[in-house]
Amino acid sequence: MKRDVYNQQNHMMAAANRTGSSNSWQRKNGLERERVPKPFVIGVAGGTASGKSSVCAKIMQQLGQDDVDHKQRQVVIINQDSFYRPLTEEENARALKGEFNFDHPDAFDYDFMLSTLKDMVAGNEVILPEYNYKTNSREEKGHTVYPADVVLFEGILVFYFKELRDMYHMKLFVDTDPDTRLSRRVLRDTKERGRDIENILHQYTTLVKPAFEEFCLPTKKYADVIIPRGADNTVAIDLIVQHIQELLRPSTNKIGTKRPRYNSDSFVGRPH
Ligand SMILES: Nc1ncnc2c1ncn2[C@@H]1O[C@H](COP(=O)(O)OP(=O)(O)O)[C@@H](O)[C@H]1O
Ligand SMILES: O=c1ccn([C@@H]2O[C@H](COP(=O)(O)O)[C@@H](O)[C@H]2O)c(=O)[nH]1
Repeated sequence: MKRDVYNQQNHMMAAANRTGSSNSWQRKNGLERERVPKPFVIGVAGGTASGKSSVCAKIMQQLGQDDVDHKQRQVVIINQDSFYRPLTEEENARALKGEFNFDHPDAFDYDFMLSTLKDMVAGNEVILPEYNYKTNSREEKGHTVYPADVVLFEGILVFYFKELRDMYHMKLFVDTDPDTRLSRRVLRDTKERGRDIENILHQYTTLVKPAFEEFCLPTKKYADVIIPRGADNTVAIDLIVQHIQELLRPSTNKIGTKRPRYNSDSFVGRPH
C-alpha cells in the first residue's frame, strides 16, 4: 500500500533527525540539513468549500511567503485530503457513484495524519501524497514539506481528533453560509474535480451535509477564532496575520529572518 512507502520514508527521515546528524540515506537523497526548533501549528477547520484553502493562501501571502522557494519557506500548508486512506475496490465503485462517505472520520488514515504532524512538530521534513479527486485516490508522486516556523493544517475534520487538536497552538474555524458553500462546491467540482451536477448533489444531500452536521459543525466550539465569510473577511485575516507576526517576533525570531527560529515550547494549545 502507498501509505507504507510514505510512512517508511518519513520514519527514516525522522530517525535521522533524532540523531541530530544526517545519515547515509539522507545524504544519498540530498536531505542533509540542520535541526530546527518546533513550529507554531495552526489548525484550520470548516465545512466543504468554506474557504479554508483560500484563507490559508491569504495568510501565507500576507506573511510574504508566496515567492519564497519551498525549501526556504517559513510557513507551510498541509491539506487533510493528503490523508484520505486508499479505498477497496468495492468502496471505489461506490465513490464513483457519489456513494462513499468522504466526510466521515473513518475515511482518513488517522495514524498517518498523527505521525505526520508529530514529524512536523519535531522539525522533520515529510513526504505527502498528492490527492486526485477524479480517481478518489493518491497519486504515485508525493511532495516534500520542509520544516517551517508555522504549519497550517487545514481540512474538514482537523478539529475532530483530540490528539491532533491538542497539538494546535491556534485553531481557526472558517464559517461560511451553507448555500454559498454548496454553490461553490458545485462550481469547483464540475470544473476541477470531474464531477457532474447530479453526482455532486446526490453526494452532498445524502452524505456531505449530514456528516458536516454530525462531525464538523460540533467541532466549531474548539475554535479560538471563527472567521465568518472566509477569505472575504480581510479584517479577520489581517488580525490573524498580525497575531502570528507578533508571536514570531519577540526576542526569539521575526518571520522573514533566518534562524534562530521561533521556539513554541511556551505556547501550549488550549486542551479540550
Ligand atoms: N470569497 C470567495 N469568493 C468567491 N469564491 C470563493 C471564495 N472563497 C473561495 N472561493 C472558491 O470556492 C471554492 C472553495 O474554496 P476553497 O478555499 O478551496 O475552500 P475549502 O478549502 O474550504 O474547500 C474554490 O473554487 C474557491 O476558488
Ligand atoms: O475523493 C474524494 C475526496 C474528498 N471529497 C470531498 O472533498 C471534501 C473535502 O475537501 P474540501 O476542499 O474541504 O471541500 C469533502 O467534503 C469530500 O466530500 C470527494 O468528494 N472525493
